[in-house]
Amino acid sequence: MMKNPRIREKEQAEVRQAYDKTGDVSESDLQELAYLKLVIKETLRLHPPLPLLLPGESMERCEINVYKIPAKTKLVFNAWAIGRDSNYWNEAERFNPERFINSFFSESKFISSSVDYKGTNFEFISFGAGRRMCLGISYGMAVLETP
Ligand code: HEM
Repeated sequence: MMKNPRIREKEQAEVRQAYDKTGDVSESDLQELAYLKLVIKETLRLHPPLPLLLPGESMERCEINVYKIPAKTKLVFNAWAIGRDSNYWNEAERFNPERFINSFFSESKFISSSVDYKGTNFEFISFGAGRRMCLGISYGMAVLETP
């Protein structure tokens, strides 16, 4: 955010607009912070707190593209590199929260993009994917969203 004054100021304005009315920070006003959700998503894409997730082990022999992976192989998933893969992300290295704006909604409405971190978009796996993905995703997001 320090490197992106435009984004910082936009976010500050949103937070002030939501909370200046009462002066209190309350959970119920969180839904008004639509831009904050985009900023958090973009931060998780470029800077996943667990960049290599947790190591896994293949249960049985499998093939992924040209790779033949024997059973019981230790596997490391590079979520950091996947989140910056230019095959899946336009201007992958640029911090650009607006990339997640769903084109069906205007920016002032509640925003939700079809690309999310919930484990079904494999280009965005900051919380992992599959049956061992993060259990604390809802709690973690609530903590991040609370200013
Ligand atoms: C922004 C916050 C968080 C991030 C980015 C995050 C990320 C992750 C990642 C990447 C994994 C490994 C998933 C995989 O290897 O596929 C994981 C696992 C896990 N996380 Fe989180 N986590 C966060 C917050 C939390 C919180 C707040 C809790 C608990 C309250 C939590 C509990 C767990 C547990 C129990 C697992 C292991 C799940 C399993 O192995 O079955 N996480 N998390």
